[in-house]
Amino acid sequence: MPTPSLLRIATRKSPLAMWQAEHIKARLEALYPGLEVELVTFTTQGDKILDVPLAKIGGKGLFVKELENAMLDGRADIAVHSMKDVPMEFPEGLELGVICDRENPLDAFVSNKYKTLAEMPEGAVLGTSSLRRGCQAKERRPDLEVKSLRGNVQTRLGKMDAGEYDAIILASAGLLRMEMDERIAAFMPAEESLPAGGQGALGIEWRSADKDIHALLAPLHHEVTAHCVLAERAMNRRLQGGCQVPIACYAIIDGDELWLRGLVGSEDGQQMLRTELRGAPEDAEALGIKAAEDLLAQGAGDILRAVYGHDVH
Ligand SMILES: NCc1[nH]cc(CCC(=O)O)c1CC(=O)O
Repeated sequence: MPTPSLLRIATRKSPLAMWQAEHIKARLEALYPGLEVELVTFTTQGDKILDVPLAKIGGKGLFVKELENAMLDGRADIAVHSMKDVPMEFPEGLELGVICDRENPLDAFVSNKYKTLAEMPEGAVLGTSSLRRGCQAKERRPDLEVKSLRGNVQTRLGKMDAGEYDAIILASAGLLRMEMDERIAAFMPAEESLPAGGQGALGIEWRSADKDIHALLAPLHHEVTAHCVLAERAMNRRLQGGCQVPIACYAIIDGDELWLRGLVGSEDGQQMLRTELRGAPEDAEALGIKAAEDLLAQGAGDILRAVYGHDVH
């Protein structure tokens, strides 16, 4: 295989992003002993704007644009993304076709005081800026105060430790990757907090013209994860959602079937629409679109219009 001798990974500077880039660097160096892999770091808009809930900033791909520009300008060769944060559409000249084996995709309940959401006393403060996590928590516990929480994982944990929140919800994957397992009071079952599309999976983006780089990355691709994430993203795309919307979707392979669950909820948790379906993993994309159509038929368009400020076509 024609192997480039140097590969530059564009990455954000947050500890989790750095861990993910280092992880891919280590895997590539283990596969190709002659290859040198370098990290090129960036601070993105999403890292800079910390005082506004993400849903209100509105721009999709807040965490990826700088990285994509660096690849297009030739300052870097690939970018490693949490699939949850990757927009549906890629700029001309870039593609994302390698999806790696998934870490635990579930949300984590994190607290120094309580073991589960159910244990929290009336009126306790739950931290999350995710409309998806917030609406599902409020559905079960309308009495809780859900308070906005931004910043990288360490910042969020620090705010909870300082007493600003009684509990917070984070992705298990981030905590597990950074060896902060002891922070996880409980993995939240999918029935309690259906994850975001792509949560726990890493994807790699590169310049479409760089066929050598695609060949180099191909061994990191994990087909089962790719089918699941494809179904989830197809549902999100049909609903025009990213991870900053009250939309959850989660697929697993159950036996030889792909089992996709989807949810759209109103911010206050009063109106929760759910769907689930099963089918062949090869039909992942069609299953995702079907799930979205089911939710739209139940009235998801009205909920999403209130969040987006425009219709879902
Ligand atoms: N939105 C930020 C973000 N993007 C990816 C992860 C976690 C790792 C992953 O899902 O792969 C997180 C942190 C969180 O939601 O707690």
